[in-house]
Amino acid sequence: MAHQSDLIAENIEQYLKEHEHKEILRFITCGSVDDGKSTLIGRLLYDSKMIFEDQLASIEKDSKKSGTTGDKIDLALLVDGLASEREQGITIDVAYRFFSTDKRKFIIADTPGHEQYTRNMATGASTADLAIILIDARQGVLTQTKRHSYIASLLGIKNLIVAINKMDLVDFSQERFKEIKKDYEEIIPNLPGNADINFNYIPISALDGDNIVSNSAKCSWYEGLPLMRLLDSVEIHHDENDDFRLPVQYVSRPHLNFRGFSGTIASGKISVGDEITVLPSRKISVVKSIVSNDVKDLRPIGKDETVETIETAYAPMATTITLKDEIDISRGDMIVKSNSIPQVSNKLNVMVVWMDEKPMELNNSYIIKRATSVINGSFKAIEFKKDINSFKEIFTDSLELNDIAKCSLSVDRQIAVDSYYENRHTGSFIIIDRYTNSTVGAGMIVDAVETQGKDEELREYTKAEIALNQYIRDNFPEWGCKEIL
Ligand SMILES: Nc1nc2c(ncn2[C@@H]2O[C@H](COP(=O)(O)OP(=O)(O)OP(=O)(O)O)[C@@H](O)[C@H]2O)c(=O)[nH]1
Repeated sequence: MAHQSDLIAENIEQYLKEHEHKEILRFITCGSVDDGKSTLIGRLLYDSKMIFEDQLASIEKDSKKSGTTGDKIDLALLVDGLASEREQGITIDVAYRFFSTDKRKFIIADTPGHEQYTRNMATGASTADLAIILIDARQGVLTQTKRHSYIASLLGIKNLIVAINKMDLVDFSQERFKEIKKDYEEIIPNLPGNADINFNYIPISALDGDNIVSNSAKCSWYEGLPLMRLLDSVEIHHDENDDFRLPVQYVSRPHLNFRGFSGTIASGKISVGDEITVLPSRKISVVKSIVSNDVKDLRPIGKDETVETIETAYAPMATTITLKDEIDISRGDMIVKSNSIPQVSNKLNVMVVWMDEKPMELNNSYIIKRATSVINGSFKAIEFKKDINSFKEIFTDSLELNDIAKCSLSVDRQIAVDSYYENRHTGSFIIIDRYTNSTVGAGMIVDAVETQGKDEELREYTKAEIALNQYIRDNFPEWGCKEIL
């Protein structure tokens, strides 16, 4: 790879150390067909010198052969490798690409494919800090621009860079730039949560590299930062949620003297001695220890000296905690701190992005996977479906591929509920078809409808079922069987 820093040759250890501590910014690029998405990604990789020299030589040769970019290198060839993989039948929904500058490391979620664009984009955007919305300067704001901007803002992306590309084809006209910016500003009031979004507009030529690394002389009227410096400096809105949430992934019982609850901390921090509440049962206890090593490695007759403990654990650590009291906890439960208990409900208002050819049907039973909970659920009503081109709310009773709608969802057991806008990890879920086992949709929790204690829709268990449940819990605690009432 071309040298990106002299330090690599001079002092590799120092370089690695600096690199390790750089902040990471994740972003997606969105654009209609031919807006220049691949060229822009290629340009960012090229200008940040993240291209192997033999790769460069090969695309220089191919550029001359294909001749689509005159004597310039066709940087789109760098990322179009994906297309051939797709032709071979390898499904790649989202490819992640990396580059770095002196300040930050970047991960680009490259979301190819047009028919399934919403699906791919939703997948890439759900972890993104920023979206680059590409607009072809000749075409201006298109319906796709609105769709992409809507999805990006719906998914809670707080930084949108509107990159007006191919400025070389409109003579770097300030008038044209202003016109497109004005058209774009007109759609902003329709974007969810727009008051919290930071918008930046930048005129670029991905092909020639204008306003990418440095300000272009051809565009002296532009006073903002070039793209690379904007990416380096925009504020990253970290998940600022301090509420402790530990979705329990499994109950760890390596031997009789140890019972811990393992999972990846979704948000907040926890310390030994903190009072916790388990949801949905609302049982209370106190953290006895936090284990940092892999508890599966504990010796069979182990005692606590084999366990490495720490005082405090933070998101996004994978951890195991033990509690002072013997309480019933199983996979899918949520451990929270008693001073920040979320709502518990089995009825939720949600936004859904439907991703399947087969339409979503009301009252059909789907598998809902949220954090570590896997539960049955059905949609009871569609409040509205959003027409992303006109931003109008449409009334309907089924959802088609790529539809985005607000729905009410009932699940067959109570869960701890955080809104997606408060907690991206615990507030999002996927919808799985129980027969094909494929993911048919993604959802974001808007809010919960409180169902006071016992779930109205929970079925009544027979005495035999309760006895069987008791027997399993008494004799096979390692199965983590849930108590039924
Ligand atoms: N003149 C000019 N042409 C550009 C610019 N950026 C991209 N192009 C050209 O526009 C065409 C489409 O670019 P791509 O990068 O393949 O566009 P894309 O958005 O990735 O297209 P899809 O892969 O079909 O989604 C190519 O011929 C590029 O060379 C630019 O800034 N100026």
